[in-house]
Amino acid sequence: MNIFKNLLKETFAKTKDNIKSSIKSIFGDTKINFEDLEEILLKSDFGLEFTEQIINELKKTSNFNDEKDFNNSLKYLLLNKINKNNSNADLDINKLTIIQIFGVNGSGKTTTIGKLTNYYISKGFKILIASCDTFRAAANEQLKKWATLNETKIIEDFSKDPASVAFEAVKTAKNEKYNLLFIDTAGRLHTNKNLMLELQKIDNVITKSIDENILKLNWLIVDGNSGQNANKQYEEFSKFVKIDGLIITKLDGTSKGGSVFQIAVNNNKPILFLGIGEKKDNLVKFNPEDYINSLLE
Ligand SMILES: Nc1nc2c(ncn2[C@@H]2O[C@H](COP(=O)(O)OP(=O)(O)OP(=O)(O)O)[C@@H](O)[C@H]2O)c(=O)[nH]1
Repeated sequence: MNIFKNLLKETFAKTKDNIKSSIKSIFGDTKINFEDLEEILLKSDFGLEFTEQIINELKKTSNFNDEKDFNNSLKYLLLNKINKNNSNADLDINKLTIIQIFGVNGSGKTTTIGKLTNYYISKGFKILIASCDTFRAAANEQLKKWATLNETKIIEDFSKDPASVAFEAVKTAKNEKYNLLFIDTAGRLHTNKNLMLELQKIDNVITKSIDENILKLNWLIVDGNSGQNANKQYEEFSKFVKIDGLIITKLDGTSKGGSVFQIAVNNNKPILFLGIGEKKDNLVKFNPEDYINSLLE
C-alpha cells in the first residue's frame, strides 16, 4: 500500500508543489489573497466551475490560523466533493467477469489492459484477452505483446467482425473456466456515430451470450491530459453503452493533477484506476483520500 501512496506522491509532485507555493503566497500577504491559488487550481486542471466553488467556499471561512489549517480546510472541501465509490474494481474471483474496454484513439486502452492483466493475475485470476480491434494489425500486435508478457491467452481473428470475435471469446471464457475476460476494442471518436453503433453491437452480443452468473462491466479509458474533453467523452460514450467505471491514464509527469478531480466530481463518476506510466505495474487503484493527500501533503 505504501508503494502505491509513494507512486501517487511522485506522480502528482508537480501539481502539489504548485498548490503549496500558492498557499504560501496567500499567507505571505498582509491580507488574504486567493488569486494565486485560483490561478494554480485552474492551471492544474481542476476546471473553472470547481475552482470557483472551492475558492468561494474557502473565502467563507476567512480566519485560518496558519498554512496547515488552510491546507486541512482545502483537503476537507475536495474530499467532500469527490465520489468515494470505487468498489467495482474488486472483482469476485468465483465467477466470470467480462470487462469491455473502450475509449478514444490512443487513450491507452491496450496498455491499460496489459497493466490490468498484471494486476488481477497478482490476485489469482485466470485471464483471457480478446482482440476486437480487427482493423489495425499494429493494435493487435501490441495486445499480443502484452499477452505474451503476462503469459495470457488471446483470442484474435482478422477475418471476422469485432462482435463475432467478442462472441467467440465469451464462449471460450465460459468453456475454459476463466475468471476474467478483457475485451479490447478499437479506438473511436465519440463523435463518430457509426463506430459508436459498432461498439453498441459488441456490447449487445456480449449481453445476449451471458447469464446472471456472469458479470459484465464496461470501463472507459480517458487520457488525463484531455481536460474538459474527458467529460465530453464520458457523456457521448454513455449515450451508446452503460459506463461502469473510468480509468484515467498518462498522469505521470503531469502538472495537471486536478484533472482527476474534475472528472471524478462531474456526474459522480466511479474512477477505478489511474495509469501512471507505460510499464506493467504503473497502475494504481484509485482511492480518493490518497489522491487528495498526494496533491496537498
Ligand atoms: N506515459 C504514459 N504513457 C501511456 C500510459 N498509458 C498508455 N500510454 C502510452 O500511450 C500510447 C497509446 O497507448 P495505447 O495503449 O496504444 O492506446 P490505445 O487506446 O490502445 O490506442 P488505439 O488502439 O490506437 O486507440 C502508447 O505509446 C502507450 O505506451 C500512461 O499511463 N502513461
